[in-house]
Amino acid sequence: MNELLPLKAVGVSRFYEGTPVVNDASLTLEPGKITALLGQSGAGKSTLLRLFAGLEPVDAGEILLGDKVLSSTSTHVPAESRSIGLIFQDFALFPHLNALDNVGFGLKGMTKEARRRESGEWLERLGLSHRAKAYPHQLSGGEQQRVSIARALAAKPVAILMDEPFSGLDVTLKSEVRRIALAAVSEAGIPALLVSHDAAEAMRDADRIAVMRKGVILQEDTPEALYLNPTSLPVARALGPLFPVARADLPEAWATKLPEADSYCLRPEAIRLSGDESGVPMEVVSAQRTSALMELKLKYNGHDTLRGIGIGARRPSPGETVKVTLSPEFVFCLPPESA
Ligand SMILES: Nc1ncnc2c1ncn2[C@@H]1O[C@H](COP(=O)(O)OP(=O)(O)OP(=O)(O)O)[C@@H](O)[C@H]1O
Repeated sequence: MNELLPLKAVGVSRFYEGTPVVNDASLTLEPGKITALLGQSGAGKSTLLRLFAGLEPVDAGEILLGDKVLSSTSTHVPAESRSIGLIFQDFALFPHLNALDNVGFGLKGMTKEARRRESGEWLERLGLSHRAKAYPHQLSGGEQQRVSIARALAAKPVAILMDEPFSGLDVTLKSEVRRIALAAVSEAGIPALLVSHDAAEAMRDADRIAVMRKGVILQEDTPEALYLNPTSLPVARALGPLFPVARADLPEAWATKLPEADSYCLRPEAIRLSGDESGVPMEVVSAQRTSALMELKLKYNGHDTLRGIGIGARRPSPGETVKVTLSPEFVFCLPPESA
């Protein structure tokens, strides 16, 4: 068993044609934790993953496993010598090998029988014992991805890096495949990176989230801490919807509960339909049901800038007056976004 060590990026940069695609990024992937790298398309997520993997050299900074330098401007341990498992969206299984032999492919120095037994155990862990004899083209996308995760983990990697591993899967299968696959990754106790552009998935799947934008890691923390305490507007936006409101457009009773500022950003759940007669009366502009929740557009003092949510069987009608309450913990006072 390999010693469990953190995989670290320390001040790494990567330039393409003089432009930094990863810019002075530092991120520690702790053993036993799944760290999601969250950001929009082009943020530099895959490039940072490739720097961790050694698929590309760094132009500045270092990649370390524990204290061992894997990449620097003067050192480059090749990808194939890093013992890092890589999982991409496209499964990349060997088409001529069945599921069992795909998993066994990376198991060296074992008898054939031991290799089969070990591969079989990994397939079982991923809930795929019954598909051991199937070839990749006979497996569903979710099954193929579980085989590729079993294959990566069976090789006892020092870390595993996953680039949007579930994004190609059917939505109905996705949550079950994710649950099984990520449980196996967590159980392996190694550092794990999960590249994602989907905040809800990152919050559900990861122990920690690093938000990346324009090559820079803006903030890294637990999903809960990032959602409730973002330090910048892009981070707050990356984690969930927000809408801006001027202090002047808020009821005085609410404004006095908030820190002094000209304007705020609110999560929709900051304003909620009250279950009783308490709260501030506001006019409903629109109420849209989205499964369990209703998304409300509200008018106060002639301005219809407010958004809110409601839970309940009855959907209020446009023009109706409802009572709403404010939860200040979902109101942020953040510096304006820099370009
Ligand atoms: N080999 C390359 N040569 C030049 N530019 C590149 C190269 N690879 C990536 N880029 C550019 O670097 C930027 C970051 O790309 P990267 O794939 O890391 O982003 P990403 O956050 O993973 O995006 P996505 O979610 O779309 O995969 C993009 O603008 C991309 O066009």
